[in-house]
Amino acid sequence: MHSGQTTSMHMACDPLLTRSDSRDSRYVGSGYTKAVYRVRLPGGAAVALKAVDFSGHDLGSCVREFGARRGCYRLAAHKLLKEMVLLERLRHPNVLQLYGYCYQDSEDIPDTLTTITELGAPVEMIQLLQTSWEDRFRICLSLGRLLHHLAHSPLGSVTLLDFRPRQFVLVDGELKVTDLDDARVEESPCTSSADCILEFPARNFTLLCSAQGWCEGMNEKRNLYNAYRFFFTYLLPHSAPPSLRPLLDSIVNATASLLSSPPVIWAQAPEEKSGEEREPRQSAIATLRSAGELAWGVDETLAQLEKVLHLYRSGQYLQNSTTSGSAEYQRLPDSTIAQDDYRCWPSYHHGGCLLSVFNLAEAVDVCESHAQCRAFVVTNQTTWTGRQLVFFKTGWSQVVPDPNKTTYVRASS
Ligand SMILES: Nc1ncnc2c1ncn2[C@@H]1O[C@H](COP(=O)(O)OP(=O)(O)OP(=O)(O)O)[C@@H](O)[C@H]1O
Repeated sequence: MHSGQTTSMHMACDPLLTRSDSRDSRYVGSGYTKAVYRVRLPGGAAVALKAVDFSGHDLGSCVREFGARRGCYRLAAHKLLKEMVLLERLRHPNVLQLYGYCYQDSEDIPDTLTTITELGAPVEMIQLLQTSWEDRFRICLSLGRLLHHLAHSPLGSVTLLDFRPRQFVLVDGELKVTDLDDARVEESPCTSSADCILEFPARNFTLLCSAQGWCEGMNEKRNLYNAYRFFFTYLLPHSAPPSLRPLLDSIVNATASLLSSPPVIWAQAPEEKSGEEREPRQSAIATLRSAGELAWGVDETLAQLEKVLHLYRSGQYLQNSTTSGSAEYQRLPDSTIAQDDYRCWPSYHHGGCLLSVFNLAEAVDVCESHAQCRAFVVTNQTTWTGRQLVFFKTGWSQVVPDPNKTTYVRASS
């Protein structure tokens, strides 16, 4: 790949890489300023190419106003350049990885910039609402880790002024920030706390003005409240393991407000979502008006999210909740059940009921809690936390050999 690392000066783009009409180039998305293409490299790996969108809003409105195409390009490219520098300086598992950049002449403009990054998938809130709690928790944990990194970055505390789901992408289930052109490092200057008001559509917060004349923790708290209103409130509590609910509720409450009726907010979320970027609906906003304070900072929020991960991963959340023993299951090693599928929610498989469990006892508990369940098949596949994926079945009419699976059939009722 003819690309530069951000430390080098000036590399020409490989035409095979950046030709938008090339067979392997596909438009992925665009915003006001930039357009993103997916390109498959000769070795098979896919990357994202980001450049100023020549038919985009930013360039178009500037050219209409000033008629200076090259100058307007430079203005827009400044955002891409800023983003590239921040991607490089803020390197972290939850910041999209920058692979390089290159320049090429485009239309009548010389040396237009293209950045080359990891490829992600847009954050689709409707889809996320339909996935397992485990996967939704992963996104919230990713976000917690990202905000912790931004609050303690080498550049100082970084805030994302434009914080909406579309500024993030998913890479193998991890949330990563991609749009950094609206990131800001400086805290707001102040003479009194009256200058330190964090304004949101649903509520405002007043922060302290430090002796040095900066609003204390404003960048961090802005990120945190946005994380709460766009992600945590929708993704964290719903269908979580019951024993983790109090801890999850305390995270949601402390990062922003007390939700008096989370299921109502949940029910409203799908309609919300086609515009993830839109503000929550008015009725949800009304509920949020009773908000508490931003009690926790990013450090405490992340510590609590990591605690949830520990309780979940270690199986401690299962304590006192097992009912196994009420039914006997016969073990059939190296076998699977060919049919007898039923649907459940939220399944990892569309046609059947595929769920993750911590251990055999939890698989038995799940089967006992589903009226249709008469058997289950433990696979050798695991989720990101290391839990095993298990197919739950209505019966065992056709048991077939499979060296990677173990079947359990209900022997008593
Ligand atoms: N690496 C990537 N992989 C996949 N999709 C991406 C990637 N980077 C960005 N996108 C998609 O492309 C869209 C536009 O990118 P980006 O947000 O950087 O442009 P923008 O012009 O700054 O947008 P905005 O107007 O929201 O500020 C994003 O909403 C995102 O869905």
